Amino acid sequence: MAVSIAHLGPIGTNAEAAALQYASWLTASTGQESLLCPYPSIALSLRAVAEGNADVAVVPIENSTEGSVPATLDGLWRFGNLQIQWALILPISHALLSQAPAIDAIQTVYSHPQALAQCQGWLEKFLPTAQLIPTSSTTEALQSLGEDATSAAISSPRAAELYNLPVLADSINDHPDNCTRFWILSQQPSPGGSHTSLAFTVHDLPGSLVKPLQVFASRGINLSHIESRPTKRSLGDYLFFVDLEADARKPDVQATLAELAKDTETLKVFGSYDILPTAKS
Ligand SMILES: O=C(O)C(=O)C[C@]1(C(=O)O)C=C[C@@H](O)C=C1
Repeated sequence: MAVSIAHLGPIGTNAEAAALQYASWLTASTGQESLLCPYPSIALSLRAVAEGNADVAVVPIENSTEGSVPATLDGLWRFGNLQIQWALILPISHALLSQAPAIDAIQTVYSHPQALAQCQGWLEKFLPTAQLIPTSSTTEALQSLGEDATSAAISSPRAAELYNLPVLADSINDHPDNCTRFWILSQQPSPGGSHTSLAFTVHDLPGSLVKPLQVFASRGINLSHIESRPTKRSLGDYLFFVDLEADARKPDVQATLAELAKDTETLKVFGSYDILPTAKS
């Protein structure tokens, strides 16, 4: 049976591009066919897998310009039963799609908040008075862009082809090396690999964050990322997401995680995984 892959829709999103890369890798390496399933939000793609309605979710976790994607971090913590199978890094190129005759005719620009932020400098320079309207994905507004000659959307060149829309300006992202890291998640145990991701809360006491960090330092485990998110229990109460350059299948890493469990209030380990080789790498 085909593997169902949940991703942020509608068709043409960057998340769908990442899901397509994963699907072709899956077919090439295991012979498995897949079925792409677009969802209206990142949270709903995660929920689909957490509740068993899809096999796998492909979700953005971090962008090189804008940093972490909060919906992914929050969903991962909330559902608690999702494990990371792979990471996948995609270059992200944004274009301005519109039926407008020229850029100066545009009064409104639609896109996902992450994409608007990744093009902030370009928008300030070329469309300083345009109204910026956040949408649930880079392709949500494309269907209704139609013949409107005063609106535009920031989306990918691939989406321009899929929706048959003209590209008024391309490569409008402020940083040419703009890229996004995606995670491929499922309810299956993670396969193991060179990266481990986890999150924890600590008791509200002085120095309570030092102890967990000391556990990694004393065992020589390198942290590649740390991020805090509100627990949503009360103001000023945080949980901490940490990426380690280590494989939790190794006994010394297992011992570190056991020690960490003692120095934290709640600890969730999302698994160990490698970076999926993509078409260009
Ligand atoms: O809207 C899309 O196309 C998405 O896939 C979402 C998303 C994100 O949330 O980070 C993915 C990659 C880009 O960084 C911009 C938007």
